[in-house]
Amino acid sequence: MADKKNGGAGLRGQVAGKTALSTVGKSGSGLTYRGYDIKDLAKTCQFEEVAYLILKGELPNESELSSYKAKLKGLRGLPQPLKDVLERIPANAHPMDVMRTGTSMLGNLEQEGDFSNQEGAADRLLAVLPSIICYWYHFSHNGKRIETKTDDDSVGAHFLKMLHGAAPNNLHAEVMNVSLILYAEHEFNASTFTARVCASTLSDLHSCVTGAIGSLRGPLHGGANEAAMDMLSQWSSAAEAEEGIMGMLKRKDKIMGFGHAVYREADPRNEIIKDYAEKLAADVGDTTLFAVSERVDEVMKREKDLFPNADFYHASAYHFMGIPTKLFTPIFVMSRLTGWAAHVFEQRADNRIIRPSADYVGKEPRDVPPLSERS
Ligand SMILES: CC(=O)SCCNC(=O)CCNC(=O)[C@H](O)C(C)(C)COP(=O)(O)OP(=O)(O)OC[C@H]1O[C@@H](n2cnc3c(N)ncnc32)[C@H](O)[C@@H]1OP(=O)(O)O
Ligand SMILES: O=C([O-])CC(=O)C(=O)O
Repeated sequence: MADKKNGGAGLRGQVAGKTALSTVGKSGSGLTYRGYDIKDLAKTCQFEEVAYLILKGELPNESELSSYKAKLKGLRGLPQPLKDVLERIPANAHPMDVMRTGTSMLGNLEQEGDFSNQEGAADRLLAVLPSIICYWYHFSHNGKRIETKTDDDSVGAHFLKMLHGAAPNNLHAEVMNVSLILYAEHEFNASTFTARVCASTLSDLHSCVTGAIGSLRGPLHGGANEAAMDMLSQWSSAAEAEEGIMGMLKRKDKIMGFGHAVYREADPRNEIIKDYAEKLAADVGDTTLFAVSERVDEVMKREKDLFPNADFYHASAYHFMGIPTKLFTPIFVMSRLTGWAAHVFEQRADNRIIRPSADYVGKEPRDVPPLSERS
């Protein structure tokens, strides 16, 4: 009989298709994008190079990279009808719902049409998603209509500049760059699988991405970075955090930002973002949040032998850069768009509609009783 980890529930351990995009946990705890180790990509590349690699198949050379960056810069503007829609979404809406609605509205205004337009449609989404969230955020929270056609060099710096109204310092730009690389692609995770199922019906890219955003929103997936921050911010010391976690474990609560469906020993993205969270803590003079996070990490190892996933230290890293907690998961969207779109392209290139079967556990066949005879 299959064990729980690889049993039927959640399709765990079952192969549901092929991909040339990434490997997850192939060598214990590794992650590669098109054969390149995530650690090397995070150390040496700009996010735009990695986006190009994922979407177009190979790393760009210098001139390809500079044209790609120029292209993305030119695609940051929002059409007026999309601004009108964003202006009608209230401040208390969840920013992931704003991303979902923004993507869907863009699909009405700039239809993908023939699949030969797919790369252009993906580049447009990659360029415009940060604009969508920042335009809505400033309008709904401060009544301000911001300019989204900025000239910043990178997607990460563009986002931080629109959010804070000033260019980020070098450390913040570097952290955003690495964070976007770490979140870009991850094989058949729930949101990507959503996108592929949608693509398998030969639907359009905006529908695939809209559905994927909905799947990423949940706290068991991308929403965990936000949920981890909410949890961590209750505690004002490491000792308090330890007591809190012990209580949660006793109540059998899930601890957000820990565990993984595929990795068994560690999430390779964690050590990279943890180092940056520590640097940022020193930079802002934090004496609480990083220590609280580390204690939670220690207690989870000791009590459950569970490790932090990519989301856990992203919470403190983003917080130290002054990013509001509710914008954490939308940043994940800005990056994962690359993986989703590339999986849609892959699905389309070798498609069969995804339609699994179910074990029926309902009633045996029976007659329909007349309405008057039903109790
Ligand atoms: C970028 C990402 O999307 S990474 C994932 C982000 N999500 C989270 O951080 C949410 C918290 N984590 C979880 O809910 C889970 O670990 C998931 C959803 C990521 C993976 O779920 P599964 O594959 O079902 O987990 P897995 O089979 O490894 O669980 C083994 C045991 O550890 C427990 N466990 C797993 N994660 C946690 C956790 N975070 N807190 C407490 N217990 C946990 C499970 O309940 C299970 O216990 P049981 O055998 O007594 O039922
Ligand atoms: O692979 C998964 O199940 C979740 C994950 O880490 C990701 O999507 O980045």
